Amino acid sequence: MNDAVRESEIAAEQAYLDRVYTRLDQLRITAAEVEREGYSLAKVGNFGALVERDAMVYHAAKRRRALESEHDGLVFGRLDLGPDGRSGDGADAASADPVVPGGEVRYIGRLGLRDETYESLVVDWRAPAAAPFYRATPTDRMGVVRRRSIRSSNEKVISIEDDLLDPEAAPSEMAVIGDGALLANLSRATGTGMKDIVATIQREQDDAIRSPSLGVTIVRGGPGTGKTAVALHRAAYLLYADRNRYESGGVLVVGPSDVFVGYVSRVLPSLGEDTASLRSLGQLLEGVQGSRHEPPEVAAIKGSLRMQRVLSRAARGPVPDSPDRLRVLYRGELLVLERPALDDLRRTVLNLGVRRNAARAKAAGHVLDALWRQSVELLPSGRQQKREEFAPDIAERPEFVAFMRAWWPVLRPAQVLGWLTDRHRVSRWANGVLSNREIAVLAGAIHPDDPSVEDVALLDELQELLGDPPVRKRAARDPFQVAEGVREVTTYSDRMAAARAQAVERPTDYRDYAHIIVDESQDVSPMQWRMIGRRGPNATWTIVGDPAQAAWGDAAEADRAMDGAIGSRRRSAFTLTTNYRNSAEIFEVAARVIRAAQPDIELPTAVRSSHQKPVLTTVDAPDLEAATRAAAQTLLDQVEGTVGIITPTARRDEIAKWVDGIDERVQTVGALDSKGMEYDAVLVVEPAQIRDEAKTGFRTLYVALSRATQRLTTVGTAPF
Ligand SMILES: Nc1ncnc2c1ncn2[C@@H]1O[C@H](COP(=O)(O)OP(=O)(O)OP(=O)(O)O)[C@@H](O)[C@H]1O
Repeated sequence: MNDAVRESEIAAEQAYLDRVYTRLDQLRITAAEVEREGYSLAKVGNFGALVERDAMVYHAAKRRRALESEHDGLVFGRLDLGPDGRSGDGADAASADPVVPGGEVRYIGRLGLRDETYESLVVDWRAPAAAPFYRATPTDRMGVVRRRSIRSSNEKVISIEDDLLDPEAAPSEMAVIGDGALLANLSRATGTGMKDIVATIQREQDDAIRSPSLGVTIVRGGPGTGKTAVALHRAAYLLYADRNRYESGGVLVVGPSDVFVGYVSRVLPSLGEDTASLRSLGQLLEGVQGSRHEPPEVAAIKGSLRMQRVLSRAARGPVPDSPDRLRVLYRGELLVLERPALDDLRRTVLNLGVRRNAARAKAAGHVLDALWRQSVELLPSGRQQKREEFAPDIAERPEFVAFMRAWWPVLRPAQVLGWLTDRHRVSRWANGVLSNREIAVLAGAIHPDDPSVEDVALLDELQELLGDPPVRKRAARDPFQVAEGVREVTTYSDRMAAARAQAVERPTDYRDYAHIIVDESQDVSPMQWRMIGRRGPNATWTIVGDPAQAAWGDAAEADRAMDGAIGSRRRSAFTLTTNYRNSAEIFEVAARVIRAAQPDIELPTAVRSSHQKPVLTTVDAPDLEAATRAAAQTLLDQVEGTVGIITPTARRDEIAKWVDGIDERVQTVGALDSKGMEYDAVLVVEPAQIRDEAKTGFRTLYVALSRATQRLTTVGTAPF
């Protein structure tokens, strides 16, 4: 392909892009005008006009934000369709001359745009008319003759890459440029965050992204097969395909760690979606932040379904050190409730099915009942009172109020978790559930002021068991009050922000998402499945993972818990088979580790060769620190992008100090936190230790070794 042809094709696409950007500017101006017009409607003052104004301002502002955020790389694809691929009504055909006689040209982009005469300029990538861009293959062409990927930056076309799907239908003047878009895209360096793959989604990925939203979509695939990318693009697709349902109900994306959430957090905004909630497993419970991981033995206990029994007993038990008797002097008689009677009352109240914190008034009522019955037995009939008179009299006494506060206080989840620091209590609650060793380990691993990721699921379970205390109803919120406080709303942008916040506002502990996407699902422990399940009693689901990367030891127990969370909804399963991340040389090293444990495992195919062999080194223990620093420096010199240093989980902080300040392109993570991450170069420190850290350590090592796109080095004091 000569350069002149390439240049002239680029120039033609540039001319089209110029039209698109001119139109985009016009639309942005119009959207801003509509917002302003909406504001002026407020002056009319009647209620209907105000509602109309809100809707107008909200939609116009949303459209304007989309138009602004989708600016770069707005158009990334073009389809040249033959006569058999034309849409019947031509609604999606661009007003560009077809190269294929009788055919149609269609441009694909991050959002849909039409020109003044309502002709299509760009088709939204999620629209059915864009599907052939992702799904057409030489054997199933879907009417596509040539598929073109257009790469641009700052409104300038940089390169184009073509796939010719139907050579016979291509007229002789049709130019075909490049080696295909995918490989060109994969060879580029990684930035600090994940890129969206919207321009090069592959067919098997597209099947999962566009699968119907009903029920549960399960996506499996080995390292680097694009599971995370698929999960995020699916969130964007669902919001497009059924915006009413998913924007109002909400889409929750759950990832394994804070590092991971930081890594992928730009993808959805880059796709024009900022309404999905992205949370790590340590961030799911409002007001709690769990960042550190427990050592494997503790994680195995805290994640097990058996904790449900232990916590339920704790949450129903007597408050430690609470009074074990109530004494009230009434009309000269001493009324006394001893421990056994109080325990009976507590059980009776909890058996009513009301949660503990919501049952305080009921509990007080039962205690008063019991006291009153005693008074009736003890006092001569002339001095007895009716229940209605007796109760208020006693209920207001300071000793009764003080007793209730101590005997039935409002309990916070962290407080009840804190009770588990006492081994004797844990022995009682875990009797017949945990072994003696497990009891000792658990009691030694409770630090309520510094919750771990694993603790968050326990706190959430306790929150569910204890419930919220009854609250007084808050006055309805004034929609024109700005979120942070009582500020008079005067400016146009204040009004816009208020209207927008109202339209998508959800309580911070929202628990009824319309769709939940779980990434790295193989690592979700049973207790974490329960926590996630509570956020979507009516949700549809997308569950993405790779069993071969699982750190959770008891797969059957985790499956049971997952079944409990998603219920009996219909499931459809997809498998991804190509590893787009690793070079073939790097994946070979990772594959060797997993095959040693699971010889029959089916692994994805790595499509790219970097011709760079991984460097695997063994050093003496005293030299490890210097060798780590030297290897990190070499990798920094070799790649332009990020360098990940992956350590045994327990040694992360120690090893991070060795390379402190070396370069801001370096990120040091414990092996468990490397899940889902990707770096241009990876240095795995002490691989044998990562493998031996836990029963499932070989899987964690497999994860660590499959994080690099270009270079992999290992340094350790033992071979692996
Ligand atoms: N169709 C595609 N076009 C371009 N890049 C792709 C495509 N699919 C995946 N990739 C890239 O491959 C890399 C791996 O993708 P991703 O992280 O989603 O894989 P994964 O299956 O979640 O991996 P793991 O299980 O190892 O965490 C990412 O850099 C992603 O951008």
